[in-house]
Amino acid sequence: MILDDLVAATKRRMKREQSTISLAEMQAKAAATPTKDPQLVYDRFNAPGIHLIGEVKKASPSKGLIAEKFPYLEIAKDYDQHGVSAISVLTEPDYFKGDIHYLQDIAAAVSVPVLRKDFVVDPYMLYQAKAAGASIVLLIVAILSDQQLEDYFKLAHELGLAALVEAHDEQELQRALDVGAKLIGVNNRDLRTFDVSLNNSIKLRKLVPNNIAFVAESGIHTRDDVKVMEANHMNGILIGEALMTAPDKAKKITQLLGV
Ligand SMILES: O=P(O)(O)OC[C@@H](O)[C@@H](O)c1c[nH]c2ccccc12
Repeated sequence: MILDDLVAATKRRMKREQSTISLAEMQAKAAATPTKDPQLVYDRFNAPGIHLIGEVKKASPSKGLIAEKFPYLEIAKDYDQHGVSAISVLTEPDYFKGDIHYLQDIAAAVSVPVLRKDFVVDPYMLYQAKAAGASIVLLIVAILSDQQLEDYFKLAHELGLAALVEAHDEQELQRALDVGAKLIGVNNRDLRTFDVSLNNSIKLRKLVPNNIAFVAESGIHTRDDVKVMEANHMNGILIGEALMTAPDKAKKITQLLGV
């Protein structure tokens, strides 16, 4: 199963990375980076309207290579200047061709909060995220035990990082709610089968109180898709492929948001 492979690869990567920069060193780097207030991120998504998270993603296991040319910093600046509320940056190298340095460069250059999109299975990754200038980390319920979810959620907040807690089904959603998530993402793509259905986030939105911000993730391509998301009370939408493959990103954002 792809998720198991991703988790295994991430654990190996963390072993490698910690042999270059130790946990203690990474903690020191994180401590030397200004601490933000995660509540600002939560407030941003609770403000009226639908908030777009634009994703910077070169490749994915479901689509293969998405962007042959990958001027990641230009793409992020383009997003920043044309109305996104946050920018998601893939930092997973083996399957998504991501890099933590992309995030570091982008966070230094844009005004909106930046999300570390990776398969967090080690607290080291949270210190790394903070040290790189991230404001938000993704926590995927499916790959964490209850204890890990609780620990990483707490640690994220201690570091000034907001957590986007990702669920895919009702059971995972309950675990996200139980940990106290304030920003919940529901992936329309099943990471086990790659099947995409916008109905997944629509169905699960109904189970989450309106004061908890809810982001529909994946498979959103058109203005009509966005209208459906708006009608179903999403606070946010996370869009990767449709933006990455659009030659004119500013125009695509404008079209998607209908502004
Ligand atoms: O490119 P799309 O279909 O617009 O999807 C973006 C984003 O939702 C997707 O990249 C994603 C959602 N959750 C994830 C978890 C890990 C890796 C990737 C993802």
